[in-house]
Amino acid sequence: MQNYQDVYGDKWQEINKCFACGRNNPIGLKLDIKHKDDICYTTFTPKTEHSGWLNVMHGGLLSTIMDEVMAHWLWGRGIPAMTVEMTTRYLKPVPIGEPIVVTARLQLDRGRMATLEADVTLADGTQVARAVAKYIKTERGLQIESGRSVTDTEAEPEE
Ligand SMILES: CCCCCCCC(=O)SCCNC(=O)CCNC(=O)[C@H](O)C(C)(C)COP(=O)(O)OP(=O)(O)OC[C@H]1O[C@@H](n2cnc3c(N)ncnc32)[C@H](O)[C@@H]1OP(=O)(O)O
Repeated sequence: MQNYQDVYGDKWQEINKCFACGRNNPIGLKLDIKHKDDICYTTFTPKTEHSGWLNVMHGGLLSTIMDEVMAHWLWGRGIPAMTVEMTTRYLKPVPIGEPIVVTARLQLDRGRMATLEADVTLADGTQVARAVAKYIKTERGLQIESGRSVTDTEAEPEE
């Protein structure tokens, strides 16, 4: 199974400035996302700087992590894709300082569109959030050559 690291090699961590998973983003979350069987998952412990309400993790950050883990499900299987739609349900507040597990799995793979689902649980198994998101597969993915992200909607320059 080829993934983005296979494609980009040693340059991957150098160019990966992703807020969620980039090792080289000084203000990023530096998520370590793992693949196991048909799921993809990560763990994260929110600190005070990740707050929304007092002592509660910011919901937008929770969505960011779910989006990232779902996207990695595809990228890790050699399918470059971008998020086009996401619906999140916040079921219970996530307390600051409590570790969470974020898990993603494939719901539907049809043509250019893949639908994934994610859920977030506390250490005791309580589900605190879930999301469903749609991803469009990009033909070229992200280009390393230009040092910036481009999608396959941008036309190739004329010869
Ligand atoms: C290494 C891991 C990286 C992780 C990254 C984390 C995830 C991210 O943050 S990605 C960044 C956020 N997302 C973006 O920036 C995406 C912005 N959007 C885009 O660039 C474009 O919409 C793009 C490239 C995805 C698709 O554009 P384009 O190729 O023109 O497709 P488009 O014609 O709009 O849509 C293709 C088809 O999908 C359909 N479609 C598009 N969106 C939806 C939707 N939300 N629901 C249903 N259908 C949709 C369209 O109707 C169209 O259908 P048809 O072909 O039948 O007409």
